[in-house]
Amino acid sequence: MTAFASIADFEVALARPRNIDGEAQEAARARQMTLTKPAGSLGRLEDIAIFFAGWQSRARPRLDRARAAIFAGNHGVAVHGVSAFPSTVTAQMVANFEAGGAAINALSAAAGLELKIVALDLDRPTADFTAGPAMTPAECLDALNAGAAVVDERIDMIVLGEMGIANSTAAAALCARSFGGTAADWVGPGTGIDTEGVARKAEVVERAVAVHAHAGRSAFETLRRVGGRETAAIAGAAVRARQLGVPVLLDGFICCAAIAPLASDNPAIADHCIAGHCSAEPGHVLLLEKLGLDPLLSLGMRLGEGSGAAVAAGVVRASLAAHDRMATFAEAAVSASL
Ligand SMILES: O=C(O)c1ccc[n+]([C@@H]2O[C@H](COP(=O)([O-])O)[C@@H](O)[C@H]2O)c1
Ligand SMILES: Cc1cc2nc[nH]c2cc1C
Repeated sequence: MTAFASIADFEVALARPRNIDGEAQEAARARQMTLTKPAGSLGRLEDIAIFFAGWQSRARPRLDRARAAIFAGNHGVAVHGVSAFPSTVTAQMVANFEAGGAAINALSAAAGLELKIVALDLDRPTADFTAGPAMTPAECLDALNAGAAVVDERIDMIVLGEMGIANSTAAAALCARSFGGTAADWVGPGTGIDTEGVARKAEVVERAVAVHAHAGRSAFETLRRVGGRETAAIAGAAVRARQLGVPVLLDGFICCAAIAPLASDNPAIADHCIAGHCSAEPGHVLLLEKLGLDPLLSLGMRLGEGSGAAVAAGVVRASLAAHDRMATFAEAAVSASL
C-alpha cells in the first residue's frame, strides 16, 4: 500500500504533523534525574534519550530494530560536468552496497543497523533541471512513496542516506529555492571538483533557480523541479516517519537538503529528526542552521551513503543504553545529595 495516494495526501501529512508525546518525554526526563550521576553530566546523551522517549512514546526508548535506508538516483544535470565522477558510478556503487563492500556496509554493521538499499530508476536519470522540471508530478510522487515504504511502525529509528552522482548540485538548488541566498552559499566540491568546477556548478544552480522562479514554491514543486528521486524519497521517508512516530537520523549535506523544502513549508517538520553529523561540504553548516539542527558529530566526513549518520547511530545507541541500564540512586544505595 502506498503511503501518499496523491500529492494532496502528502501535503496534508506535511501540514499536520504528529506531535511529540510530552508525557513520555517527561517520564524520561524524570528517570534521567534518578540515575546514578550528577544531573546533566551525560550532556547531550541525556537529551537524545529524552527525544527518543518522546517520539517513541516510551519512557525507556529502545533500539532493537534500527534501519538504514540508502536511496540512489541519477541526474540529468550531470551533463554539465558538475561532478568529479561519471554517472555510471551510481549503479556501480549500488552493486558494491549489495555486495557488502562499501563504507555503509561496514559502518551500519558496526552500529547494529539493518541496511536497505533502494535504487530508483538508475537507467532513467531525472531531466536536466536547468531546462525544465527534473521530474513529472507522477515521478516525484512515486519517489516520495518509495521513501515512505522503508518506514514502518515496528522500527525504532530510521537512518537516511543517499548515493547519486551530481546530486550535490541538486542539493544546492533545493537549498537555494527553499532558503534563498546565492548559489555560491550552497555549492561546494562534492565528490572533489576543483575551483573552476565549483564556479561552473554555481552557474548551473543560478540558472536552475532562474528557470523555476515563476513556479509555485510548495515543498512538492521544489522537490520535483530541482531535486532527484533519491532526495524526494528521503523527504517521503521523513514525512512518513513523522506520521508513525519513528525518530530519524539524517546524514550529510544532500540528505539534509532533501528536508529543506519540507521545512520551508512547515518549519516544525524536522522536529523528529537528528542531524547525525556536519559534513565537510561547506553549505552544510548554513543548512543545519536553517533547519534548526545541531549535528551530533563533526568528523570531516563527506562521503554520503548514510555513512556519517551510521557513525552517529552508535552515539544514539550509547545514549539509550545508559538511559535504560543505569541504576537509580535508590537501587544502588548511592546518596543523591548532601
Ligand atoms: O553527505 C555529504 O555531505 C556529501 C558531500 C559530498 C559528496 N557526497 C556524495 O557524493 C555524491 C555527490 O557528489 P557530486 O560531486 O557527484 O555531486 C553523492 O553520491 C553523495 O552521496 C556526499
Ligand atoms: C566512489 C564513490 C562512493 C560514494 N558513496 C556515496 N557517494 C559516492 C561517490 C563516489 C564517487
